[in-house]
Amino acid sequence: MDTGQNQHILIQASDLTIGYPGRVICGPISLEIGAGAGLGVIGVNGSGKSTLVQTILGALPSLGGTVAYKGRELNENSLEFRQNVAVQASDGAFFEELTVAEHLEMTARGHGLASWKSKVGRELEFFDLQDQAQNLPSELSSGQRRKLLLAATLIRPAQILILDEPEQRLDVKIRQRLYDRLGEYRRDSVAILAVTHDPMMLRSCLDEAFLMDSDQGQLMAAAHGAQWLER
Ligand SMILES: Nc1ncnc2c1ncn2[C@@H]1O[C@H](COP(=O)(O)OP(=O)(O)OP(=O)(O)O)[C@@H](O)[C@H]1O
Repeated sequence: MDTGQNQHILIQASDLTIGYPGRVICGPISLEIGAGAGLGVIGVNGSGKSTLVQTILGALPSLGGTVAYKGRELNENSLEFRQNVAVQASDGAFFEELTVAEHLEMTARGHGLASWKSKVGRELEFFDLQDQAQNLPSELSSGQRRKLLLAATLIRPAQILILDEPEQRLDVKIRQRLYDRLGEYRRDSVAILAVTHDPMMLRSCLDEAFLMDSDQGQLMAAAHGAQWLER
């Protein structure tokens, strides 16, 4: 899908070198994410997809280059960044004593959503978690835990969604429902940056893929990225 790429730039990575102390993974990488853009990050295991996203988010220090958010050096602790950039939490990022519904309530209220009760209900319904609403994370299946992480990411307002293999452990039906919803987000000018191994995601709701197969990576149409994943 294509919602137009001449958009207002939200995130701009310039000549970014990513890696860990004493170990360069790749770079220099340059890419932009505009309002309503849908960019998938693809590549083989260990190619640096998560490292790239974590570096863009400021969770890992870059080994070179810069990342700007709305034209200024990205500060992951700034209020504007935290209010507008929704990052899917990593597996295990749960409060073991809070129920499914309480996790969603906490996120919704933390972001000041006025009608948080109905929004919690909507996420429970969307992710088919109504019967687990009063369960603790330890009582969920791995797919249900993944749904809770995604529900907690989507319940809050955002200009950019950052997702790391959202397809993991989801059945095909919920994956397609999720991708349809992400397509709607993009039509509302919300940008999506997603690490994925799922060609269906690229075809359903993204328009470009960044392939991590060389130092600088390669930007390509989502359909080509999907073909690369299916090769
Ligand atoms: N904390 C770390 N310190 C040093 N090297 C690391 C660290 N974390 C990851 N790496 C290395 O960085 C490289 C890229 O890892 P990364 O997790 O970004 O890959 P990925 O493309 O997301 O992989 P996957 O598809 O398996 O999730 C790998 O070779 C990995 O071994």
